[in-house]
Amino acid sequence: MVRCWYAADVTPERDQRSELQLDPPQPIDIQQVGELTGVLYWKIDADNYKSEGILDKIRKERGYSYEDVIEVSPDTLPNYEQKIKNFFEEHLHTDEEIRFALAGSGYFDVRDPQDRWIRIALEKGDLIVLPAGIYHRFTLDEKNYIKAMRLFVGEPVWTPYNRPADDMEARKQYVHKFS
Ligand SMILES: CSCCC(=O)C(=O)O
Ligand SMILES: [Fe+2]
Repeated sequence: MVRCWYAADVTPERDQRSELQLDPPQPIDIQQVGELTGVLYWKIDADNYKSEGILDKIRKERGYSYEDVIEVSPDTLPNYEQKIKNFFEEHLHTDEEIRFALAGSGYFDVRDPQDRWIRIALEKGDLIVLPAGIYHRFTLDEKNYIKAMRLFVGEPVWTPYNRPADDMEARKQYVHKFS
């Protein structure tokens, strides 16, 4: 199962790529994360997802018509350093952010209703959907590599709106559902 926990703050001694566990650690299951934040989660066979059928079913049910693959590593991602910085600035989108890990791993951090960070350790075979309007951020972990499928409804819009973006319609609608 995908591991999730409440995350400590980044400090000069504790890099964003470390686990950022609290002391004592405060784990939470993905199901509870979903209830608190609206994040959706599926486990998929990343080596056989075409024949397995789960991804196709999700795609049809949720209208995901677009897909591409992003490989986050210094050699494969143009403008790597800047993108790594941008991914980790707290932000929201006006649409869902859908990521399916094909290889490697990384951390998605999402805010809970009390504005605490929950860290979701995405690994090969994990598919998550972050709802429109949720404040979140992404970082690689210490292994420094992820390859992920990005899905979207229609033409993709990746624009991040950095916090504060509380007056945005997507944010207001999100807060109305989860607070
Ligand atoms: C796991 S995919 C890399 C991160 C990303 O695409 C994003 O944060 O938008
Ligand atoms: Fe994002």
